[in-house]
Amino acid sequence: MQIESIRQRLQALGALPVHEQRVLRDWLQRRPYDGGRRRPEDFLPKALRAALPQIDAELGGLVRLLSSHPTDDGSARLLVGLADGQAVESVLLPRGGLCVSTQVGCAVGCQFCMTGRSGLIRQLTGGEIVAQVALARSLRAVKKVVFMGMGEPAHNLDNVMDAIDLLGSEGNIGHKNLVFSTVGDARVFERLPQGVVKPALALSLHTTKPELRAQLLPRAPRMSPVELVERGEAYARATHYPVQYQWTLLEGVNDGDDELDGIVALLKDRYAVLNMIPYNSIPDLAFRRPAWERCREIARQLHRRGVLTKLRDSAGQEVDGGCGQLRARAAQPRQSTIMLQRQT
Ligand SMILES: C[S@@+](CC[C@H](N)C(=O)[O-])C[C@H]1O[C@@H](n2cnc3c(N)ncnc32)[C@H](O)[C@@H]1O
Ligand code: SF4
Repeated sequence: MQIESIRQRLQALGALPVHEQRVLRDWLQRRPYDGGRRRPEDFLPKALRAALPQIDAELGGLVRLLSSHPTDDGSARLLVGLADGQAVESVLLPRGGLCVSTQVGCAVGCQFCMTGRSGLIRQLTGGEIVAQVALARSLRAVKKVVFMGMGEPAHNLDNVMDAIDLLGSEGNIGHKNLVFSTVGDARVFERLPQGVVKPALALSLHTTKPELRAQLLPRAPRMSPVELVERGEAYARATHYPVQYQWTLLEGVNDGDDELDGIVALLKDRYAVLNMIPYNSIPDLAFRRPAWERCREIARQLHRRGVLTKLRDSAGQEVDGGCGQLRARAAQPRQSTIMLQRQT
């Protein structure tokens, strides 16, 4: 269900903007419809009141929890079922964060990403994107939402922008606590600055070499790393919030000293943070994560050379860590008994 369709349904039942706000807030902030200072009978139009149980059931049916896989670091991977039988992943992150999916599958086909292997299966609706937040809030508080789960947000831009608008208003999430993660796309740089809610931006860079990037991210728009950083910098300056550059560390591919020199040339003195994320292994793929000591050395060197660098282990990686693996396993019933096996 699109967010606009939800609004139209409420309007058809006599809802004014203030009533719409109330219903959407109650849904996204997990408040009971009959709670709050103003009782529904004193406030909402009669037709809307009568339809509330049905609307509640429809919104509640957009997504459902299929399984939850907590890890030692305080995060949990959630396998989330959609009404048509498809499934996506959300991740509860430490400190009130939530990672949500925007597509089932992805067309970009990054060579190291499980989600990219299936191609695009379908777009998530705006309703399904925000419903992941409502579902997560039934489990614990959510103060930050990162669009870093399955899918490329730039390829589902209208629905993701609708979701961002709703989460940044009725969802009560600070604008800078909404993080739009993308491989980079001209449409993103045009649309994001126009939104009422301007999210923080994460750009998945992975290498400073245009030819290597074209190999690793075969169907990403052909924007060079230099152009990506120029456009990212302009957005960061306009929003007064640093861009996060994402770098999946692959041994022998993008962890060499030549890349470190390239990073310094590209990112030194930029309004940016570089997140280095060691690769999560995926069965059948030949990539390897560098030794942890090498990862630390990379982060230390970059820091010393003037690039604000954070070394991160992606949350929930103990359980079918690479995003999309949980879903892939669930789609293979014969293997489901090893769903909780730890990765090496
Ligand atoms: C799954 S993508 C979703 C958002 C968007 N499509 C993007 O690429 O930025 C989020 C991040 O996960 C990273 N990622 C994907 N597969 C990974 C893996 N096997 N190990 C570590 N990071 C991975 C990507 O590089 C990207 O920075
Ligand atoms: S890393 Fe992002 S863009 Fe690349 S295939 Fe995975 S989800 Fe798609």
